[in-house]
Amino acid sequence: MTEDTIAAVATALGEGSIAVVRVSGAEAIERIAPLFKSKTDLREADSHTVHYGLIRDPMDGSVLDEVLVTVMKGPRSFTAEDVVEISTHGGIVAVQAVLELVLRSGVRMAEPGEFTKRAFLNGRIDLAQAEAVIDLIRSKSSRAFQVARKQAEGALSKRIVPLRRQLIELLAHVEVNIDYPEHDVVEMTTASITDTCGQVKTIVEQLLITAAEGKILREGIVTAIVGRPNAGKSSLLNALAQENKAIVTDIPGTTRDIVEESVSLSGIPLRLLDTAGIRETSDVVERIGVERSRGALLEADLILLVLNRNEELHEDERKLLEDLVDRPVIIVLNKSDLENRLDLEEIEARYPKERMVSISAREGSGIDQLEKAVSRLFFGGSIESGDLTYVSNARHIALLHQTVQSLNDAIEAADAGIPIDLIQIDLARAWELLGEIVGDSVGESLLDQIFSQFCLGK
Ligand SMILES: Nc1nc2c(c(=O)[nH]1)N(C=O)[C@@H](CNc1ccc(C(=O)N[C@@H](CCC(=O)O)C(=O)O)cc1)CN2
Ligand SMILES: Nc1nc2c(ncn2[C@@H]2O[C@H](COP(=O)(O)OP(=O)(O)OP(=O)(O)O)[C@@H](O)[C@H]2O)c(=O)[nH]1
Ligand SMILES: [Mg+2]
Repeated sequence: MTEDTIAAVATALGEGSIAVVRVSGAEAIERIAPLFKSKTDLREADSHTVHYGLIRDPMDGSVLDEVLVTVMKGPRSFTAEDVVEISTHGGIVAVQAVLELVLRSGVRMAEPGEFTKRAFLNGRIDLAQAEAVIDLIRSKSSRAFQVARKQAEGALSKRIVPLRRQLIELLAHVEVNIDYPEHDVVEMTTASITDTCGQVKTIVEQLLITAAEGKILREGIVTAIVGRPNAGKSSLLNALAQENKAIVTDIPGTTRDIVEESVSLSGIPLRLLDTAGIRETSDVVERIGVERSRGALLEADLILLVLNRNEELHEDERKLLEDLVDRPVIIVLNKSDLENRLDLEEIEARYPKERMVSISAREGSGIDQLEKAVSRLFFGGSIESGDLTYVSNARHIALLHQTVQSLNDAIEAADAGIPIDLIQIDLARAWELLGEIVGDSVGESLLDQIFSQFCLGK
């Protein structure tokens, strides 16, 4: 147990109806009790009870606020330590005054993420669960929230722990064989190395398959809207965002800088980038805009290539269709409310029909078809179904890739007849790498780095 007692404002700073000062640590109750004037003495309160009263400065007797105080006793609390929460009036004045008084009573200001870090250090949750708490707060769609909730409950850890157990059992076996080498037993051990490593690898690889979707759910699909000037890119952004975010005019070259907007398309979060229309231009500003469009194209997970159905295919568009053929592109045939002058044959020769969608950005028609095309491309069309265990954290993904590498090294070494005491190193490494996901064998500096990403008071 960490010995000192910490405090921070747990709610968002700003105008609100209630704000909360959270205090955690062995001295939480005894430090707050003298500040709280109430019918019950906090020192005698039962765990998980709420008490009405006043926060009063014991130095001069002045009343800071009328509050509700909650007591939760460790180890059955969020941090697994004694926790006292003071609910003050909203806004920043009352809560800051109460926090200052608490800090003057021998309680230390918490660092960002320190409450969750204590929950981890005190063994209530593991590191993957603690990291999921950040994801919960940051999630941008209900689906991302559900995935983070599942991980906060320990879904990923449940997959990792049995794999580590398998590896440690194998390691124990290898250890015995190193100490008591008998030829046929060593041979059997080599066979079980390939066997177990193969099994563990299969599961790790299955987890890695979920990584692409997991990343999307967490961060959103980076979606570049590209096309010729006046094709209707900004109109499409506005239609998807359901607000007039980007400027739309009939002047080609209206959009110059990239306009960004996050939207949720049937549960899939998209980070839309509206870009300058791509064309040859002598205008200096527009040219920089076109460069940025090309940059956005490179980093995009999804490209919406907007074509004007009302015009024949332009040379610049033909070039784009050619360049983008191996990328995740959806061809958006816009202005379907106008006369159709675009010959689709040339496009259909390169792109399958399910990658083409007719819309009218101005009238808002065809957007549902576009949604379907996106979910087909990214989730095989079934984002709502399936299990919610995704590996979405970059740190976890990197560790799983390294684990596969170590397992491959072990398998190759075993196949090549390399002595088992050397293979043991790869096995131990795989075991350690998986351990880093759940927070076994992680250093102080990594923990600091992870928890410093949290908000203050979490
Ligand atoms: N006021 C308040 N609301 C909050 C939080 C909080 O810390 N304070 N939370 C902060 O994120 C979330 C809830 N998370 C929590 C997680 C565990 C425990 C807890 O006391 N766990 C005990 C079980 C207690 C029991 O079973 O009665 C335990 O695990 O031992 C409390 C809150 C969301 N809402
Ligand atoms: N009839 C019709 N007009 C549209 C449609 N979508 C866009 N427009 C019109 O086309 C013109 C250009 O639209 P924008 O959305 O500004 O086009 P853009 O691709 O962003 O153009 P740049 O920013 O110049 O590259 C505007 O006058 C829009 O009102 C549509 O579906 N139907
Ligand atoms: Mg535009």
